[in-house]
Amino acid sequence: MTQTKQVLLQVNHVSKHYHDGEVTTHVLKDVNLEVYKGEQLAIVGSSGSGKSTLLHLMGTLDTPSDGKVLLDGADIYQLSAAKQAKLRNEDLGFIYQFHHLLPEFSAIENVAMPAFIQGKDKQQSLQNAKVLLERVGLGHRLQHIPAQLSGGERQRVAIARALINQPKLVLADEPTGNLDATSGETVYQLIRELAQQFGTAFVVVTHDHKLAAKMDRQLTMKDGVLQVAAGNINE
Ligand SMILES: Nc1ncnc2c1ncn2[C@@H]1O[C@H](COP(=O)(O)OP(=O)(O)OP(=O)(O)O)[C@@H](O)[C@H]1O
Repeated sequence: MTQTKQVLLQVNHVSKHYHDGEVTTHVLKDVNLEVYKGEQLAIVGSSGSGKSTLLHLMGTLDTPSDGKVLLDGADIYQLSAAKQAKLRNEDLGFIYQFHHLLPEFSAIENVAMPAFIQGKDKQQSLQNAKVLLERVGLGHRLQHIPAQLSGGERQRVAIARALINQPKLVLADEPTGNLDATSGETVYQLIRELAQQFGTAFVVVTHDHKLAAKMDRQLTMKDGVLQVAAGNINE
């Protein structure tokens, strides 16, 4: 990145462990990370290394055993449950491998749902959802429910939904996990274009090394320790 980097999210000395009787499992070990506004960051690493746990901790979906996570300088784990819910709805977007779309609602309603929850005008929200779905190439599938969509189409609905409230940060867990190479490339193009258009930062956990290599930065998780990978293109 050529412009001055502005820190959006800070992970400060975060550890996560589980106790089960006499056994303690150390899943994250003193992780430190800064995510910059508008950047695309990939986190790679072998299965069980702690990637998803870190992603959850960045999004208030878990609680650190030690350390802090700051969004715009505010400790997200010091917020009340209601304020955390507001933050998840307004400042964060989530994309999961299995989408978590609401099965009984149409594509356009699924995308508009976070805006409805925020109390935004219904017609305006549906209009915004329509524009986003057109943007991801699904203008012809607005009224289809998830069961009437392909896996890649559902993934694109989930991406549109993650962006409806113009979040500061999108947290994506294996966004190309179930997609073929072409659909995976489409997902990447969307992340790139939408990051540029909305200034959204993306943190993407992935086993897809082709996707990871295209991001601004790539970090590797190994046994709960976050390492800087070789070949970062913009540092
Ligand atoms: N409740 C728990 N108790 C004990 N260990 C746990 C618990 N939850 C998760 N773990 C362990 O934490 C480790 C990290 O899990 P995580 O899902 O973060 O890995 P990951 O790097 O995302 O893996 P994958 O690529 O397979 O999704 C795993 O070894 C898992 O067994």
